[in-house]
Amino acid sequence: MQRLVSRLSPSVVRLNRAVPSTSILNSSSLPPPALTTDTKRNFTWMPKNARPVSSTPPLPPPTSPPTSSPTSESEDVYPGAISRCQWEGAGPFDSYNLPQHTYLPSHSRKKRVLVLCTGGTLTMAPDSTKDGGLAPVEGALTEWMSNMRELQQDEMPEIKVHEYSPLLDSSDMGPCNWARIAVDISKNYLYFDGFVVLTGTDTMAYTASALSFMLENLGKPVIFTGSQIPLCEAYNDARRNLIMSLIFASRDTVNEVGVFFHDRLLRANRSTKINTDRLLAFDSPNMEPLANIGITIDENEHLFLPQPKGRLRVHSEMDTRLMTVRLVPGFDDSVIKYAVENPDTNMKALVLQLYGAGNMPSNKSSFIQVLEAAREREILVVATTQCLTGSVMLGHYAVGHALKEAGVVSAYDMTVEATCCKLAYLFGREDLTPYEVKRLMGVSLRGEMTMDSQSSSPPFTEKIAGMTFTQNRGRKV
Ligand SMILES: NC(=O)C[C@H](N)C(=O)O
Repeated sequence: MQRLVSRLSPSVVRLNRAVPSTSILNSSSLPPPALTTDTKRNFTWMPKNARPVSSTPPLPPPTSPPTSSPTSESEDVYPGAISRCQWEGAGPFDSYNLPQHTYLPSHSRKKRVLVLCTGGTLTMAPDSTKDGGLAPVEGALTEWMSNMRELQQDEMPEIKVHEYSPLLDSSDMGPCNWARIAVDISKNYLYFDGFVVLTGTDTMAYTASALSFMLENLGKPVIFTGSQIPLCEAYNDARRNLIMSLIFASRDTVNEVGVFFHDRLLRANRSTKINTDRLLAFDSPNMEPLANIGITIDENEHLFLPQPKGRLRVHSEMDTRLMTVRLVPGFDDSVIKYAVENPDTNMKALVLQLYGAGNMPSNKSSFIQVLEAAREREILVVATTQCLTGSVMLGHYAVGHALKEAGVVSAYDMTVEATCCKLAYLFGREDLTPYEVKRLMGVSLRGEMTMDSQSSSPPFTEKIAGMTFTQNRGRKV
């Protein structure tokens, strides 16, 4: 464990007001969605260790392939997405507005962090037209941040803020917004040392998990945060969540997508929202936090993902034709049968939230028949658990054995959020066959599952007085 003591001392921070210039497009006035070959391409960028470090001016952003990202609203379609993205992209923030010293060697320059703001409580204030309910206030974040003296400390990074328009409650976000964020990070990848994504807490674990899969070979920190109380309130959790996220987004050692909340940095695809009203709103039930914050910052460096060897690749497509079902004892499951057997649903995957270690009632042969029908239709059935902590162990109990027989795949100790986003990402990749998707569900791609949790029966050593002694060989993540 490494102790990092962060001193905060005064200086000046450049804040560029970046409220999007274009107005909100009304999706009903747009032409119907059409798949363009452009949106099917992935983008590659140099990894961090290959970025320019001399005073040589940075190369202008290449015109291809990154510009194969959607350039106008009419092209802004992501297959499998629930709705069309109304957002304008963020940049790229190219050389014309970069200060001269930006590409000096890293020891002689301030870190640069791009803040991508999607909305959420952090940006909200009571809206009198909605009975005082909280709603995002466009442009306010940029204003509030420019008045925060804490951000002007010497050791804080230079910050550029981009607010998407419209700002959203995170319940209104989905795969098209995730794709926009991923593409914007890739477009600005060379110009910033790290990224902070501000988003609402309700679906943050999904967005952050999705981004962890979309950004392959990520070599810089992408830190998600938000708050339970708006930044505009006198007492709030927004201020410190924002400050700490900016600090972690400036760390050279973080090469992954994280969620910073309250006093912990969590791996994004391990995080889940656990509380509606407490400030400790997120947890990472199956993995230690990447860092804990008290009066010092304690980093669990052994858990950090290593610097990637390849170039950043952005996979912005998500195939969302999947369904999650949480079992409830004795409930009618004919609706699942209908969804699986009806060819119109075109379902790709069925995520089951089972009891305990991956169990279902043994007296429900009709349900097993549904799973067999799913297999015939090449629908991948994935087993997760309703428990917050621990791993699925298919076949550990006799009642779960039938699932294994029916070709159900274990999600091991992945969160439901990570399981769904991983499936959508893998099915969104055109280079993978259904067999490869199935195989990769059992492989840790971005540290989303604990490798030791993959043995379907625990590593028993011996039993004494009815107690099982388990050999703990350390957990790989
Ligand atoms: N705390 C929050 O941010 C909740 C809000 N409803 C959102 O997810 O946008």
